[in-house]
Amino acid sequence: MATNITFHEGAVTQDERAKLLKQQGATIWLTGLSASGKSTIATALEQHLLHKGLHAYRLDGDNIRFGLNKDLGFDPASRVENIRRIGEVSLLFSESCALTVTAFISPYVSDRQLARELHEKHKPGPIPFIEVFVDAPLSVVESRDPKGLYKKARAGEIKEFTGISAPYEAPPNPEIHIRTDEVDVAGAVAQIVEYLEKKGLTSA
Ligand SMILES: Nc1ncnc2c1ncn2[C@@H]1O[C@H](COP(=O)(O)OS(=O)(=O)O)[C@@H](OP(=O)(O)O)[C@H]1O
Ligand SMILES: Nc1ncnc2c1ncn2[C@@H]1O[C@H](COP(=O)(O)OP(=O)(O)O)[C@@H](O)[C@H]1O
Repeated sequence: MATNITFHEGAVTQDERAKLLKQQGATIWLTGLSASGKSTIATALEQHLLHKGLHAYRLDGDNIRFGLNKDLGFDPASRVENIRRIGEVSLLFSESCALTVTAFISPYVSDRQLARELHEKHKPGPIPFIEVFVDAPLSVVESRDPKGLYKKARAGEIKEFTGISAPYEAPPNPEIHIRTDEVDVAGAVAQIVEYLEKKGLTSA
C-alpha cells in the first residue's frame, strides 16, 4: 500500500520548524579553563534537558576534536579555526531547534564574539546565544587536574597549555557566570536551567 504523503508549499521557516517540533533552539556556550567543569556540567545539563523531553545535544572534544577538527592542534591559529567551525556547527544544531551545549575552552574573546554574531545575525531571525563562564581559579583547576595535563604543562611536556603557557581571556559580560569552586554540579546546572526557563526555552 502506498504511503499517503501530504505536500506543503515552500521551504519550512524557522517559526514553522519551532512550532512543529514544539521547541526553539539555542546555543549554550560554555567557556573556561581545562578542568573548570565544562564537560561535567554540559553532560549533566544535556541529561537534565533530555529527561524533560527536550532535544538537547552536546558538542565537546570527544565528538569534535576527534572527528571534524582532528586536523587541528592547540597553536593560536588552530584554536581560532576550532572555535570558528564549532560556532558554525552549533548554529546548525540550534537552527534545527536543538538546545546545543558546547564545552570548549574557547580562550579568545574575539572568537566567542564571532560565534555570538553568527547566531545573533542569523537570517531570518536571531538564534539565542548564551555564554556561560565556567569559572574556577587556576589553583583549583590545577589541583583537580583530572587528566594530569597541568602537571605535564608545568613540566614543559605540553606546550602552549591554556592558563600555564597560553592565554585564557575571561568573558567580560557572560549571560551566566558559574563559580565551580563554590557551587556543585547540580547547582551549576540549576543556574543554567533557571536562565533557560526565564527565557522560555524549556517549555516543550
Ligand atoms: N595545549 C593545550 N591547551 C589546552 N588544552 C589542551 C592542550 N593540549 C591538549 N588539550 C586538551 O584539549 C582540550 C581542549 O580542547 P578545546 O577544543 O576545548 O580547546 S580550544 O577551545 O581550542 O582552546 C582540553 O580538554 P578539557 O580539559 O576538557 O578542557 C585538554 O584536555
Ligand atoms: N562544581 C563543579 N562543576 C563541575 N565539575 C566539578 C565541580 N566540582 C568539581 N568538579 C570536578 O572537576 C573536574 C572537571 O573536569 P571536566 O568536567 O572534564 O572539566 P573541563 O571539561 O572544563 O576540562 C571533574 O573531575 C569534576 O568532577
